[in-house]
Amino acid sequence: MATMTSLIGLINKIQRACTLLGDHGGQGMSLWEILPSVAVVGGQSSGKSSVLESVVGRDFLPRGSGIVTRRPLVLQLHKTESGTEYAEFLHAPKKRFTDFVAVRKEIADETDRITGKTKQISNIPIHLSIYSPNVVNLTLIDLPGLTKVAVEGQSETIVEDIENMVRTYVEKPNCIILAISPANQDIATSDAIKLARDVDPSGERTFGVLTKLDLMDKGTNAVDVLEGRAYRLQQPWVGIVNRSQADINKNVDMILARRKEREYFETSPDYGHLASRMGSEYLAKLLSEHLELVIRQRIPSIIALINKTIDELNAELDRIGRPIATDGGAQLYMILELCRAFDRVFKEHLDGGRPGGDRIFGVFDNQLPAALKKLPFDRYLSLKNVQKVVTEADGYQPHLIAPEQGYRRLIDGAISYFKGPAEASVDAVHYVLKELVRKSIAETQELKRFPSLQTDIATAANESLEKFRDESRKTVLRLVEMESSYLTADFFRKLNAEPEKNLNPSDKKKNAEPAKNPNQSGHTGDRLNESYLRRIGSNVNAYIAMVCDTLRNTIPKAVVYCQVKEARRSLLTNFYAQVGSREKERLSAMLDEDPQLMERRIQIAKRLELYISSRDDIDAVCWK
Ligand SMILES: Nc1nc2c(ncn2[C@@H]2O[C@H](COP(=O)(O)OP(=O)(O)OP(=O)(O)O)[C@@H](O)[C@H]2O)c(=O)[nH]1
Repeated sequence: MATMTSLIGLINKIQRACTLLGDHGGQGMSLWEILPSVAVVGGQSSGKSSVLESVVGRDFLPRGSGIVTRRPLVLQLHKTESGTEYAEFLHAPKKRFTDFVAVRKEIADETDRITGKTKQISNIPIHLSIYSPNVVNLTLIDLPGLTKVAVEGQSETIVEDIENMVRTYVEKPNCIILAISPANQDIATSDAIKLARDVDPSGERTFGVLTKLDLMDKGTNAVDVLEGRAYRLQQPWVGIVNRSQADINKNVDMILARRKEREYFETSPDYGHLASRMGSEYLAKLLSEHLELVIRQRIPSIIALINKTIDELNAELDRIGRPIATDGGAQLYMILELCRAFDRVFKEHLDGGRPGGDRIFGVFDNQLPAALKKLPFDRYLSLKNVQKVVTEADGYQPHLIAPEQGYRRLIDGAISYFKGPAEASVDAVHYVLKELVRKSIAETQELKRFPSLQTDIATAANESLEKFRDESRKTVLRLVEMESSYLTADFFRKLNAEPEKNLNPSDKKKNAEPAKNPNQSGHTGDRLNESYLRRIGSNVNAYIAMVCDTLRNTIPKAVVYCQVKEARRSLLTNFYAQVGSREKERLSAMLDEDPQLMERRIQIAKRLELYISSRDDIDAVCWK
């Protein structure tokens, strides 16, 4: 018996937890749906409230005309050894009601709180626990009475709405139906029996209760019904005699009413032989025992559902991420871990494994050579410009042997053209890296839930990339300037040794006439002759081509060294240093999540907690 008692207590506990989580059926296969329960159904004035109060041994249900019960009332009865009776509502857990008049008022008020005063109905249950030495352990759900017509002020659909709500309860295969019918009415027309027959045709989970036996016409009795001949159910019928309206008006108390009911059956000529199986006290015991039995049978399937749900919830938590730690150290650790996860993805992009790094090679292999090829050296080294630069370089005194200053100016001028493609390579690689940062953030699974941290990492990484870009730009410009600062003398020595080598055939023909050493002064009268200028232009051009080859090779080296290697090595180094010195509040802010996701996680965590503790409770009870 001890186990039995704890079984109902266990289900009560799980039911209360379900309501706290907002689980009261209608959402598919929930825990609530699978828990065994006893639902009280009956037509209006069939005596539902009277039966419930009689089972409890207390007046506590709201009375009045029309539809009084407008929300399901989950009534959990807990037998105590001794002491005063009291009631507690789940919606007001701190308050103990010892005055049952106040309980009645609270049920009415709480009904109105959800439904308004509009007499609407709601399927959100009110949970009431009653602790008393005069009850048996039992959970009953009181449902609105089935009606046939809507009264003044109620919506047209109320009749249908009530039936639908009652149906959602009694349809569950784990619901025990307490079908209340008045004896002074033909059983075939009973609303309760009609509904029960619909959802439980074999009658295996329906308990028939016949009220108002004392109000039957003289000379008639309900023995046919009570002995199961009029309407066959697999569970026994129970006859009840509640207080009449007159008794209620006279404030006949429940204990006295129970005694009178017992006397009625014991002394009744019609029902005397059934007396031990009649009355509200017997009904309470019968239901309690049956409920225990059903719970015991259902435990394996409840555990199976709980286990399945725990697995599903865990899988979902894994998907959306586990809850975040609250202490600063753990948060810092988490932030650094997330940064590292990002860094790993970023490196995969650079090193291969993920696409994108190859675009950097593309800059060096296509963009840079193409830009170098487009440099306007043809125009710069045109005869006219060569003449202009050389003449300007000579100043008031024309050069005597070779135009040394002119060469230097021409070469300097040409080299400065390389700055453009050098800087463009730096920028192109910068944009590739920036894009890789963006992609890597989007692809870092672990970061998905932290939009604030994503922004922080993007900002920090881009700041670093800017810095690398500045450094890289300085370096490549320096490479170009270095080419100007010291020319390769060897190149010109070789040129002097092989004077004709760099001339193209057409130049040779034109130059055939003067036949002097073309590197020597080409003054004819007061102007430089054409072949002499052409010669200078072509020499400079050859030198520039050599510089161009060098830079085509060295610019990529500088860019990779300053930007790519640096990004790979220390993209977030500054960020780590900043984060390390941040206050706890700022760390929490960095781990701000999408609020919807957070809400969802809280919901899952609560549900998980309920399911795990329910499983523990069931285990504890079953092993006792
Ligand atoms: N004499 C007698 N009167 C009863 C019996 N059962 C209920 N009544 C009376 O019938 C009336 C309706 O009873 P309730 O218990 O309020 O019936 P209900 O089904 O809860 O009614 P609603 O909540 O209005 O749907 C009350 O006046 C009760 O006193 C009974 O067994 N004998």
